[in-house]
Order: sequence, then structure tokens, then C-alpha cells
Amino acid sequence: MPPAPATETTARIAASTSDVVKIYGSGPTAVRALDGVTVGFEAGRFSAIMGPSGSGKSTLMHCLAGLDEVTSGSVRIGDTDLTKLNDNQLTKLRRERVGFLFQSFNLLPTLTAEQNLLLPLELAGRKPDNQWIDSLVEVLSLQDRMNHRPSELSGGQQQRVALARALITKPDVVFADEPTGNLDSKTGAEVLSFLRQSVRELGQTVVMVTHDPVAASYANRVVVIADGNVAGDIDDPTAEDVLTAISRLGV
Ligand SMILES: Nc1ncnc2c1ncn2[C@@H]1O[C@H](COP(=O)(O)OP(=O)(O)OP(=O)(O)O)[C@@H](O)[C@H]1O
Repeated sequence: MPPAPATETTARIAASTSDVVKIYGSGPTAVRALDGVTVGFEAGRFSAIMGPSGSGKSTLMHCLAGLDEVTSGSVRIGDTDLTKLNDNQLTKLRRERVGFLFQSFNLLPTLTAEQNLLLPLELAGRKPDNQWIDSLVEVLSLQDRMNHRPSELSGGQQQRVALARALITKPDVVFADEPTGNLDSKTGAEVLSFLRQSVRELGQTVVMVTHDPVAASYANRVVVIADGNVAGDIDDPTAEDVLTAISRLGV
């Protein structure tokens, strides 16, 4: 009998860079924040970008998300090369295919949790998918909170609403920038568990920037950045693995 065909599947890449250089400013004060970064983030995984202060983590995330223009190289969300898009196309792509989660939650104070959650769909002129909304509300344990305004919610609850809002359009990828930076460690751990659940149970894709090895250890993979380039790549990391990788950088 002939051998069975190989069943190995290649993971779909949700977001990637190819040889990305980002230089801020010009002349003697120019800063080379990214120095030829080539990296891909698989769909359906929780990845963390980790590294010392000033290593280029936020710049990498901003370039990946189309929030910042690269100096050279290319950036893709799925198959779309962001460097080929004009401003309007970029705005549309960010609205429809990318979700964002920030340290400061960024919920609108006058709207209820439910209204905040539905806002991206309204902006995109899309109809709500009630089944998807029910799954988000259930997985993120927001059932009793939908009629509350942000001021009536704890920090952790506000970040869960912000996560549900980031996921409402079923984006290709959610970029999370230090999402636990404003939370105490217990609430932060809860939010990280919800991030992990949204990947594991809802099949979503998350790329999180953090400087916290414990936060990074919730991810399926940690990409270590140092001096504007990839300095390490760890699968299924423990906090200790991440600490060891960082301390090897000698910074
Ligand atoms: N708008 C800007 N103009 C000039 N230089 C910048 C700008 N943004 C970032 N930089 C510089 O680029 C380098 C990388 O910065 P970046 O914010 O990406 O690092 P980071 O790893 O996210 O740091 P942190 O953990 O402190 O937020 C740093 O030297 C920083 O000073």
C-alpha cells in the first residue's frame, strides 16, 4: 500500500512582518526602533511580545496593527499587505479586521456595557450576530453587567467588556497593549485567563505586548524582542522560561 499522504497542516498566519525597519526622526537623533524584524503570529493562538523597556515592543505592535507606518519592509494582516493600503483602506481594515485592547480600557463612560460592546458593529454598519454576542457574554462572564455603565464596573469587569468589544467583529487578530497594566495582580490574572479562554474556546487570535513575565506565561508563545529585533521565541512558556530568556539578554 502506498504511504498515507502527509497530514501536517501549516498554521494560518494572522499577522506578520517581513524585514521591517522603523526609524523615528532623522539625522544624528534618528532612532532605529525596529531593525529588520521578520515574525509571524499564528491564527488561533495567544502570543506575547516581551522585552526590556525601549526594545521596540510597542513599535512592533503599532506597525503590525497599521497604527504606525514602517520605514521599509512589509506588514500583513492575513494576506493583506498594509504597506500597499491608503489611509481610508487602512482605517477600514483596522475597524473590520483588527481588535484593540488597551491598558486604560477606553470604554465610553456615558454608554452601558452593552452599548459599548455593540459600538464597533454600529461604526462598521454591520448587523449583530446574536449567537456570537451570547458566546462572548457567556465566556467573559458578563451576563449580569450588560446594563451597567463603566463607572459601575470594577477594573476587571471593564477590561472584560473592552475584550468583548475587541472581539465583537470576529477580527483576524486582537492586539493587546499591556492589558493588565492598570489592574491589581489578582484581577490581572483573571483578565489574562479570559484572554486565554477567548483563544481556546472561541478560536480567536491574540497578540499581547507585556513587560511582565507572569503575564507572558499565559500565552502559548512568547516572542522576545531586544534592540529592535527578535531575540528569542518560546513555545508554551513558564514565567521562569521568560525570566531566563530576559536575563540572558544582559539588560
Ligand atoms: N514617536 C517616537 N519618536 C521617537 N522615538 C520613539 C518614538 N516612539 C518610540 N521611540 C523610540 O523607539 C525605541 C523603541 O520604543 P518602544 O516604545 O517601541 O519600546 P517598548 O519596548 O515598547 O518600550 P516600553 O516597554 O518602555 O514601552 C525607543 O528607543 C523609543 O525611545
